Amino acid sequence: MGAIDQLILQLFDIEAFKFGSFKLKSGIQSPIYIDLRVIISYPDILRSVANHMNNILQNSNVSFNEICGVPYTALPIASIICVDYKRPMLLRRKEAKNYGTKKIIEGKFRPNDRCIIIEDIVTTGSSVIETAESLWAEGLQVTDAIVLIDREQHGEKNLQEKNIRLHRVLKISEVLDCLVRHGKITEEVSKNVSEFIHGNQMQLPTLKIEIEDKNISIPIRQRFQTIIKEKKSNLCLSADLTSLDEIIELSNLIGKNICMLKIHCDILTDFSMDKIQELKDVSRRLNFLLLEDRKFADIGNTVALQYTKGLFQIAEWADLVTVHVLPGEGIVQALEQAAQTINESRGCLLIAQMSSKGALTNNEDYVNGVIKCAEKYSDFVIGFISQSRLTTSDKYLHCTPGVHLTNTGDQLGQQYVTPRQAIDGRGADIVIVGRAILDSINRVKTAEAYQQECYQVYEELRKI
Ligand SMILES: O=c1ccn([C@@H]2O[C@H](COP(=O)(O)O)[C@@H](O)[C@H]2O)c(=O)[nH]1
Repeated sequence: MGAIDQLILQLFDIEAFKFGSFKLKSGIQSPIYIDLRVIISYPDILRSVANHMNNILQNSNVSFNEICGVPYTALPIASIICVDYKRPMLLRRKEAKNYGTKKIIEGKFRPNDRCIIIEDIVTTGSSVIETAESLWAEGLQVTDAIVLIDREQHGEKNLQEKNIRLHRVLKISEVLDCLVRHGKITEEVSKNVSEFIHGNQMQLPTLKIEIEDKNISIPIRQRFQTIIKEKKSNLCLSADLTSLDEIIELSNLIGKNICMLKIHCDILTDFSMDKIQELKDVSRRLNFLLLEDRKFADIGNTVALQYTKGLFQIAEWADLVTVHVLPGEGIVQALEQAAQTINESRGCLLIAQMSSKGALTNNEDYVNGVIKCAEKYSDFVIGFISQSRLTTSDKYLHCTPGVHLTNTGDQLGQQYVTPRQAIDGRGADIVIVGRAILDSINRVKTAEAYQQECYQVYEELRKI
């Protein structure tokens, strides 16, 4: 008998599979109930389950730093795998603690570590997705989940939509097939369960990332600096396209090369919160920040509404926004306060100098006012949009638009410098590039070339 059949029969013998009529959590009546909690009472079976998952892991060639088990049944399995692989374990609490560290992810890790998820059974995949979202929010990379049983009720597709690959030891159809072959259940019972499974495919509504506790998020400044170093990229793509679908597609291709993606949401013809959530998911998976180049410029009260309400609900998805200090510091105060209602770390870039010809921002008094404002709100202001180095402090990232390797400007006042001139001559940390990449014949190759050029110059000068 094959090892898989043996495992299925062992699980049947310890009554992990029950056939009859069972009311599920959803209220639906099901002809099968799978209760894998029983395996903790059978050490040999627990060991065998972990071995099968180890095999799947080995064959999948997934590399990982940590393993996160989904409470409760998968925790003992994950513990065994951690010991076998000598890798640390993480654990996602069901509830964030409301005392002490208020952590939701327990265990030690570094931002950008790769983590796999271990789960006992997948129906819709929602537990795996919730776990992944908490891990993503901590800056971890999660792309794969290993499960013992897939109930084949759309879980694999739901996970795929979140860019998580499902690796399973057993499919429910294989379990039924084996139990029939070994005379444990009748053909009729198997058919009945199969029909139930096919008739109960459960597509998940697009889930919003919800993080229970603001304190768990890594501060945005730290996340940004980590991304730049780890990805060896100080390139921000300015995706000035009018289709969000196209931006999502492009960011899937170019996301690996950039530290930040900048958009203008008010030029999009197909904006929706579902789509922007999709873009946010790509940014989490490929590890870049999202900058909404909104260039806020009104009184504090209005700006707070523009930031959090309306069609775009910018604060929900943009890690960073751009802000003019023209109306006075109240604008930054208002945005910072509004950001505190969001369960993720947020920040802003103050527009100190512009790249366009004749910009009225570019005078000394104005720029000094901007720097003063940054100092006052330095928890929220993480840098500047600038054309020169404004302060010697490493606290602020200088982000420079108006960069092109071959053009010197456009017909409407935009002025370009090369990446080297931006970084060396003007002290840029982050280079913002738009049409030089967007209008090129091969956007991916061009983005790679800009990434290399920008980071090489940056490394040379700043000795990262
Ligand atoms: O001073 C500024 C501030 C912002 N921008 C924005 O950057 C991009 C540049 O696009 P290119 O295609 O590289 O010219 C664009 O979104 C501007 O709104 C800037 O150019 N200058």
